[in-house]
Amino acid sequence: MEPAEQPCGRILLVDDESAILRTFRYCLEDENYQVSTANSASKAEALLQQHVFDLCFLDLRLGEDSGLDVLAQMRVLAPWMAVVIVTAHSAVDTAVDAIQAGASDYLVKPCSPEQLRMSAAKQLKARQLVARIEQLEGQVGKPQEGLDSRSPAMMAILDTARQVASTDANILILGESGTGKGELAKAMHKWSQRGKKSFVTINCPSLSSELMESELFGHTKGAFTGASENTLGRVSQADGGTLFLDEIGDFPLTLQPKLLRFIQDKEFERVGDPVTRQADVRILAATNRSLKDMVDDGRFREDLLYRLNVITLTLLPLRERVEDIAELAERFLLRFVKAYSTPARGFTEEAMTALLSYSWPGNIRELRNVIERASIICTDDQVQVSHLGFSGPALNSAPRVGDELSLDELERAHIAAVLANSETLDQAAKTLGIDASTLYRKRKQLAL
Ligand SMILES: Nc1ncnc2c1ncn2[C@@H]1O[C@H](COP(=O)(O)OP(=O)(O)OP(=O)(O)O)[C@@H](O)[C@H]1O
Repeated sequence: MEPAEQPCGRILLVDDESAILRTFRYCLEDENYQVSTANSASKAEALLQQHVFDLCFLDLRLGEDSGLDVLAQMRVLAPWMAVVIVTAHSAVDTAVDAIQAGASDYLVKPCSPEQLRMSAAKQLKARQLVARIEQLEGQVGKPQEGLDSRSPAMMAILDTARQVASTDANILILGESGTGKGELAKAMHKWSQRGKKSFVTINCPSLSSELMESELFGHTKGAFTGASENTLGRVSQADGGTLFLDEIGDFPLTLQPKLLRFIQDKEFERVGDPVTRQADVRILAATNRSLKDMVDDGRFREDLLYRLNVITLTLLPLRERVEDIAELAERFLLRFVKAYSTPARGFTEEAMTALLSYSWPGNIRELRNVIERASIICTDDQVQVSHLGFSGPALNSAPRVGDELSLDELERAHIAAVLANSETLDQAAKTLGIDASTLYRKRKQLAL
């Protein structure tokens, strides 16, 4: 049996005439929208406190209450929600005032079911476009290639990932930096039944405990200095979809009980607001650290770890899936020569051997960076070894502490690996514990 089609928008109807509420509701539910109704301003307010809506149809004449006041209240309680005013022909002037006060559009009563459906579709489409733009902005520089592999071990991991994607189990994705944990999380969201809903990422290391709480759960205007308006929070944005907690090892210890409660009970409060809310969110988390060790050191809660890793998927480092290097390199080359309009079309045999024999401490991210650079500097149709930016012993195997190496060689290899793993020079300098100008000088000195 085909699964029932998921509703693609949550709509609030506010009108004091119950016959209108009923007709509008039937009409919109036929289109698979999730509809709630309120016949007074106070009921609408209560619903807005409890749920997240994408769109509201608001009658401006609401018994005692002024529709414009209700609209103003809605802008405060749910600034993300589109509001379409429903008005009598004689009151179109007030509808125009309402648009100036933040409503998105108006419908003149009596309106046909078709007009209502078209209006809902138009508003929700606009919201989807905004969400899509935000999603794409978050993905700038990220590839969209599918996930596949020729390595049997990696194929088995991807098979399990596909299988468990359709369950609602929380998944912990482990793997060295740059192995594609974020890419796998996105793919698992797409493979799941939530695939058409939002995929929301929260990057744990970038936020303090206070900011993380408001980023996750939202806050009300005035909840803290600088909170200039109500915000929805990532958990509500991900309602019905997936929340990806990247670098969960850096999730603030003090906030872990609140995350645990949300995972267990699906309940949370916005900062500055005692109302308990609910959101239906599937959690994926990733880390390159050992959470088990962190639990032993008291830096991560054991109960949270158990909740997060209902299923654990561990991605292989690139050096353990050498079968994939050639195809990934070719895909990256194709993408970057297109983007930079440069002539390279393939690799010389020597260059391909070099790619295959390198140990890739920065994994797929490093490979991507190396090929991007090569695609820019190669003025021929074949990428040569010299374009790869490798030199000397780094080609063979990654040096390890304790190997027969000079300090200079070890330093060079370490800096090269950190650079390959970092998005920016500043980030690399921070990891290395030196300032960016020193790193810049060392790169030149070491010909990196
Ligand atoms: N299968 C793949 N095909 C193409 N590009 C990929 C693939 N896997 C990863 N990448 C690219 O490699 C880079 C690193 O991937 P991603 O951020 O998912 O890794 P990660 O393991 O989450 O890294 P970190 O632990 O540092 O956050 C990104 O640019 C990503 O787009």
